[in-house]
Amino acid sequence: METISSSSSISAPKFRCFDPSNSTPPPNTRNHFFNSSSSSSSSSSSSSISSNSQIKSSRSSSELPTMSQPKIVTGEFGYVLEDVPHLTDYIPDLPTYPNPLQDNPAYSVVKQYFVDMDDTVPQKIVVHKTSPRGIHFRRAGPRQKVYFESDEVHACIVTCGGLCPGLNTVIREIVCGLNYMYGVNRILGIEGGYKGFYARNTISLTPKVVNDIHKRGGTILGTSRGGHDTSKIVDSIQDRGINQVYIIGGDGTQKGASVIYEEVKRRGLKVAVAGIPKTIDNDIPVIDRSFGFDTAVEEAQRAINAAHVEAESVENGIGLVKLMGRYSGFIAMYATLASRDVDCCLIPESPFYLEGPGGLFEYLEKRLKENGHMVIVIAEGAGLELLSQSMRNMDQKDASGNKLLPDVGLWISQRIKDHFSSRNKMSINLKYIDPTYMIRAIPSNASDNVYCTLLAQSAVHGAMAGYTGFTVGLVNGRHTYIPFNRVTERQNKVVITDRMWARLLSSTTQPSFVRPKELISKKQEPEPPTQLLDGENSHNDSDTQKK
Ligand SMILES: Nc1ncnc2c1ncn2[C@@H]1O[C@H](COP(=O)(O)OP(=O)(O)O)[C@@H](O)[C@H]1O
Ligand SMILES: O=P(O)(O)OC[C@H]1O[C@](O)(COP(=O)(O)O)[C@@H](O)[C@@H]1O
Ligand SMILES: [Mg+2]
Repeated sequence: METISSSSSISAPKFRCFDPSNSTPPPNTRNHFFNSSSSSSSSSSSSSISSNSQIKSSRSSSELPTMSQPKIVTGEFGYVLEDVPHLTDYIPDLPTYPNPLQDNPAYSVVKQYFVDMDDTVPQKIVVHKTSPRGIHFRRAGPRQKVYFESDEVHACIVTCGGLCPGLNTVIREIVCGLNYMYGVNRILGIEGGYKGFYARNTISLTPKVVNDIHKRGGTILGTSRGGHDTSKIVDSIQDRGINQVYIIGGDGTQKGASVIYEEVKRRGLKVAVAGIPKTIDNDIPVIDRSFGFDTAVEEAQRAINAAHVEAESVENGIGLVKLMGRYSGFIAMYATLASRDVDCCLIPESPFYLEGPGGLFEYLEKRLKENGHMVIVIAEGAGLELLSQSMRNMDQKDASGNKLLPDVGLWISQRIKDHFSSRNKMSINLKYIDPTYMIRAIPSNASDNVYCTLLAQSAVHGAMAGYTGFTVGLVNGRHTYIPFNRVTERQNKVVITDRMWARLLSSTTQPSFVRPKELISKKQEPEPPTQLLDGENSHNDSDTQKK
């Protein structure tokens, strides 16, 4: 491959991205931002906003907002910035203030306090020399100007959805970040998830209150599913005079945050809405990984080790471990790859079958004959299509609309036992371990703790700089601000045609469960294109769209 010389056709971009918290817009930037809410309502609200009084506008839920158009900025050589909204998009002439960080003694050693206004992060970093520059996200970090004075800020934090290691660390670091970096003193914890805005108590959060919480699992604020009434939530934000909302939660929560942002904007409120993505399943797209995932994979090792010890201690021992992962088998895949003791990993993305050549039972028999014991890891959402054939009432949902899954671990244990006992095939000794909630309820490990800190600080810097309607996230190792629509439009999934899944298959030696018929028709397909430009692990299958 040729090296790119200075005379190559790829050259440095000749445009600048408009960053409202750092400068005025450059003349040659094409900004395709369409504000769907009427400009008249925006401008009518701006005068009262700049005098720092929040407008009590219409609260009828029948007037709930329509979603804004994405804010896209294009540049040379196919450069695209998927930008995040800013308060000035709908409240012009907001006053700005110097960032108090520059007077912070801890930061005096830093050469460059602020993120360069042009800094953006590419979504895809493996490119050919002729590739377009592609999609970018705004780099997270402190800005020169902020849109809130320290004593003006009244922030709140809420945690929603299932538990995940690191929730308390994120809460702690938002509180400490706001207080230590920006001198903010008024921070409310909303208890019990979204419905806590209108149905539960709040607690006042200070660095002292949160000092030790990162050492505990769970969330000190409590959490819930369901109960997202956008109007009531925004009423509560307005009534309490809250102007920064930090929302920690998974895919469902980020959808909720997105509609809260739209309603806040429709009412013309100077309220920054920031999301921090939480999911132990790692099912949020675009970002490198979600916080708590690393901890979950590490903790899963203990269960897999136990299953291995149990299995190898008896004749024809089978250790079966169920791990979380409703629609995405990342925990199971990484825990398997890390362990090396696992003989078979079953995930939702890779359908399998039990009977016949190439099926699971045939493999189990072979493995037990070869080795005398084996370990199986199964993700909770694996084999759903098989389960639904043998179980009725698979349509139950939780309060948030997520499918309630039957226990696949129990089901498959029974099927394996039945198989080996039929016609006295082989006497086996199966031990089923379900560590799912134990893995979810622990505090985050060291690496997740650092990650949580950076996510929390990114969110704080973004809100202080006036950005809103964004989720923070690590993209190719850099912290970024990502528009809500990008993290809610699809789910992150294991791509079983990627090399990672092949690595797993070669480490476990399990069959791919592709039936011979399918193999033949696959072989006849033309060579697939390089994955260079489509390497996202995201799917948008209609059957995985739950709401
Ligand atoms: N499409 C949606 N619109 C608005 N709120 C939603 C949506 N989906 C989920 N929520 C709310 O987000 C919260 C958490 O959602 P849930 O799916 O339980 O967990 P997670 O955020 O971890 O995926 C719940 O309070 C739920 O009501
Ligand atoms: O029993 P609960 O709390 O409803 O949680 C079960 C679900 O929570 C998860 O751990 C995470 O899901 P969310 O990210 O949607 O909260 C899933 O893997 C699991 O199916
Ligand atoms: Mg979810």
